[in-house]
Parts: sequence; structure tokens; C-alpha cells
Amino acid sequence: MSAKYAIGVDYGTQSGRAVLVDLSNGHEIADHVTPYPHGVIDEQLPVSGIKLGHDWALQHPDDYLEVLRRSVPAVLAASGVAAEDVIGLGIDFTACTMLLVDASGTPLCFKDEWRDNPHGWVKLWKHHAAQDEADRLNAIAAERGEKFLPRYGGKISSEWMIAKVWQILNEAPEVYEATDLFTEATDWVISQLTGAFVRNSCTAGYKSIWHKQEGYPSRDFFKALDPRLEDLTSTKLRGDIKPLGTKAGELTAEMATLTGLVAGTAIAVGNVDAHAAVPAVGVVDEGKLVMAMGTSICHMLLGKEEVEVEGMCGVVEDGIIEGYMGYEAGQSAVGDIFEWFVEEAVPAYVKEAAEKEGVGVHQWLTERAAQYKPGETGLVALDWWNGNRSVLVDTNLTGVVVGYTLLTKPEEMYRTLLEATAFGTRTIIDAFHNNGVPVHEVYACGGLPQKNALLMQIYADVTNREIKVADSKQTPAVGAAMFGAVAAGAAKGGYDSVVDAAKAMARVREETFKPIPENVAVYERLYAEYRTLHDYFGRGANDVMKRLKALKEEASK
Ligand SMILES: Nc1ncnc2c1ncn2[C@@H]1O[C@H](COP(=O)(O)OP(=O)(O)O)[C@@H](O)[C@H]1O
Ligand SMILES: O=C(CO)[C@H](O)[C@H](O)COP(=O)(O)O
Repeated sequence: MSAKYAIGVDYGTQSGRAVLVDLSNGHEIADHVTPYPHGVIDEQLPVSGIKLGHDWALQHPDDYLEVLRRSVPAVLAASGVAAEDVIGLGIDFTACTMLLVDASGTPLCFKDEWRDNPHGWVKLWKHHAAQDEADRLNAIAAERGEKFLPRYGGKISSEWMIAKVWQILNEAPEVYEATDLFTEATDWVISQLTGAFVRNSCTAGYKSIWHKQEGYPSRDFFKALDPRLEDLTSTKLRGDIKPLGTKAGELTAEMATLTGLVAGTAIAVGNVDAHAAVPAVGVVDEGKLVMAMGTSICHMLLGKEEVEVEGMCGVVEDGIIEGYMGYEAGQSAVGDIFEWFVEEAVPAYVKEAAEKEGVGVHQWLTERAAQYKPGETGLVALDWWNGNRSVLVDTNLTGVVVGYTLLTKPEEMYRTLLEATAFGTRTIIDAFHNNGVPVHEVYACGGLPQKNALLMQIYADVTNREIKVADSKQTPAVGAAMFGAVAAGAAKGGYDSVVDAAKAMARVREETFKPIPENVAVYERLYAEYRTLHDYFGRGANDVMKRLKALKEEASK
């Protein structure tokens, strides 16, 4: 049999990337990035210019097809691999990134009738405007003693499907009515590739409160939320739910023409970005925490038992790897905070100096921030620029920096933000480790470990743990390709399970980031300060962040 390949497509927050992978060893033969033409839509709708409210974040479904149109042919061409030898394709996506379709599978925002209604568009994972609905959902679920709540760390997030659906029903009942299916974007893209709609068990489990044995919450629960939602799961959330590692279908002739692949190529069921990354770093058993580090961080961990951990995003049976409980927690902004700083808060002299030196602003700041010792900035920050996903699960929390003086430099502020995100990760690792889901090893993948070595050293020092880094430019995409290979199966040159695929294809770098004892000691003290601020602002002692947010909303009416 000639060498066989698979393609993985990773749909991130700002761009989609395809990678063509050799199935014998996991080598990335070619990769290509397509920035989303419409990016993240968080201020106004395209064309009409209709203004969006606070905490809105939308996307354009055609951007996802653009990734297939551009990046898939590009990796085929760059690799020189024959389309016949690409035996499978898998995708991974941000989630819950929610798309509404009519009975023909057409996104509502593609239609003239709904184009000017913000609720007709894709709600990106970081759309946080359904917080009122999430709060009500959590209160009702707690009151009714719903069994599912502890599986989601005690709170369902406003980032997820049910809160987003309910927001649409409340604010645009006509859009709710016109929707035939609420889908995860990952499932919609798969339906475009195969011509048939199936849901995947991963997003259903983590983002739509679906359980392998129990299914969705009861009709009574949905009725208690809102009588109009009573039938939601059998109507607008209907659809077969297939486990990760199964085949969704085969590439249609039309999509074969568009992508350059062969009609009939095996297509895996959709997956989530962070979840796909886990086997791609070779993690297929317990005790190994994987951080998918980019715009946000997702922390992924496998366990044998179902344990309750405060503020985790969820525990789902087979949610990452078959046979294990998959645990997820996360930070809603990490790279996004650094980007905010670079875009919105850096003085002109820094931008000019970076340009003069021919380096990016991130690099300029990092080189200077690296010259400081832990503690030397005199600053500490809370990493809540986009709310707190774990362990507080509160999107209404905001950022804090303590310790500014007239002498504070931009690179000190940048370093403080890097450290703040490391403290957020430490809080999550400790929550798992101290509550029955032990963490023995830490792995990192995603864009950030490749972009910023100082950041990785700070994470090793703050967590006092050695960090292994994926030897891959596009780890989630490699994971998606593994699932594509499993969809094709061993008989066609792929694999029969993702564990087999990981054994042959996963790679981590030899060099690791090791904690430096003197840094660890200082960070222990700084982390204590972080925890004091964390609990003071985050656990109700002082709700100033929420009062400010309410004032801001009032003032901008
Ligand atoms: N040198 C750098 N140091 C730290 N963060 C960086 C650097 N360069 C870019 N970033 C951040 O990386 C993030 C993008 O991460 P990436 O993993 O590529 O994308 P995604 O989250 O879409 O998968 C952006 O938020 C950006 O601010
Ligand atoms: O919640 C998620 C996964 O469960 C999102 O997909 C994630 O936080 C966004 O990912 P990225 O930072 O890679 O764009």
C-alpha cells in the first residue's frame, strides 16, 4: 500500500488551518492558514452596520467554508500528495460556537430575511450576552436538584448552547421560530462535507448538557426554564449523536470539486479544538493535563471516576478518549489579554521601537519582560479580562492590576499579565489535583508555547511543574487528522482507534520547561496575593466589578 495521509482542519477563533499529515509518523507535511475574512464580529453586523450589544461575539458561516475552499487545496498542492492517498479528514472547532439553520440546512444569516438580525448569526464561543439566561438556568437547576449540575462544576456557562438558545427565544422569538436546528458549527461544517447532519457526542456532552446514559435534561426541566422550551431537545436539538472516533459520512462530489479531495473520502464526526489536541500530544490515559494555549486556555484531563470539581467546565464519559471520563476547565482569555494590551494599551514609543528593530510588539515586550526577576515589577493582576471560566464560572468578573506607580513600564505590565494567566492556570490545576483528579504531568500545545518561551517558563515556575510541549505547529489539527484516519479505518491505511493513531503519530519535543526553584519560591508568595484578590473580588466580598458593569450598561443606554 502506498503511504497514506489525512487532513485535519482546526477552526480557531480568528482563523482556520488545515494540515496534511503522514499517517505513519504524524509528520506535518504541509499546513495552511486562512484568516477568517470577517474575523470576530463584536461591534456591528457586516453590510447593515447594525450595532451589537455588550458582550456579543458573532461569526460568519461562510468564513468556515472559505477555510475549506482555500486551505484544503493549498495543503494538497504544497505537499504534492495525490488526493487518492488522503484517506480521511477530521475537523475541530471552538465550542460552543452555535449556528442556526432552516429546514434546508441553510444558516439563517445567509437569508435576506434574517441578515439584519444579529440573532440570525453564528454565536461564537465567547459570546457572553446570555449571562442572565445562564444565571436563571443555574438557579432553577439548583432549586430542582438537577443531577447534571455537579457534572458541570456547579454552573452552566453563558458560553454554552442552552443559555444561547434561550437568549434567542427571549430577545428574538421570531428567529427562534424560524430555526429548524440549533447546531454546533463543527457539526454544520461536517454536514456541508458529507451532505448529512449528525451531532458529535463531545460538544453535545460538554456544551449541551447531554449525557451518554441519561440523554438531555428532562422536558420538565426545560418547561421549568420556559414553557416554550419544553420540546427543545426533541425538536430544534434533535439529531443522531455519534461518538468521537466514528465516521460521520463520506465527502460529497460537490465538496470534492471544491476541496480537490476524492469523493467518498472518510469524514470523521466533528470535534472540539482542545479535545482533539489531547491524543495529538500522545495523552490517552489518566494523570496528564493538557493545556491548549491560544486565545483562551482549555485544560483537559482524563480520569477513571466521575468526580465533582468546583468550577470545572464539565466531565463527560468518552468526551475526549473512549473509556475515560474527560475533564475540561479553562480560562476565557489568555492570548486575548496579551493582544488587548498590545492593541489598546501600549504607548506609541513601544510600537515605533519594535518596528525599528523589525520585531513584533509581543516579542519586543517579551524580550524586555524577561529581564525582570519574579516579583521585581511590584505588580500582581487578576486575569479576568473576559470573565472567569474556571473555577468561578462568572463572565461578569473583570480585570484588575495592583501596584502601579509612576515608574511602571509597559514591559512590566506585560509580564504581569503573563503571570496573571499562569496564576489562573495554577488555580485550575490545584482544583483538579486536590479534589480527586490527580495531575502528574503537564503538556502544552496550541499557538502560545511556540510564540513565547518566557510565558512557558513562568507557567512552569508558577505551577512548580515540568511542562512538556507538543512537537507540532498545529496540534489540534493533527488531532483532527488522527480522527480522520480513524474514520477511514485500518483496512484503508488508517487506524481502528484514536489510541492506535496516537501511538504512531503523536509527538512531543525533547526539551521541556522545568521549574527554577528560586522563581518557584517567589511565585508561591505572589500566588498567595493573587488568591487573596481572587477570593475578595470573585466570591462576593466586594462585587464592585458587577456594579461597574451595571453602571456602564445603564450609562450607555
Ligand atoms: N509572542 C506572543 N506572545 C504571547 N501571545 C502572543 C504572541 N503572539 C501572538 N500571541 C497571542 O496568541 C493568540 C492566538 O493564539 P493561536 O493559538 O494562534 O490562535 P487560536 O486561539 O485562534 O487557536 C492571540 O490572542 C495573540 O494575542
Ligand atoms: O471552550 C472551548 C473549547 O471547549 C473553546 O473552543 C476555546 O476556549 C476557544 O479556543 P481557542 O482559544 O483555541 O480559540
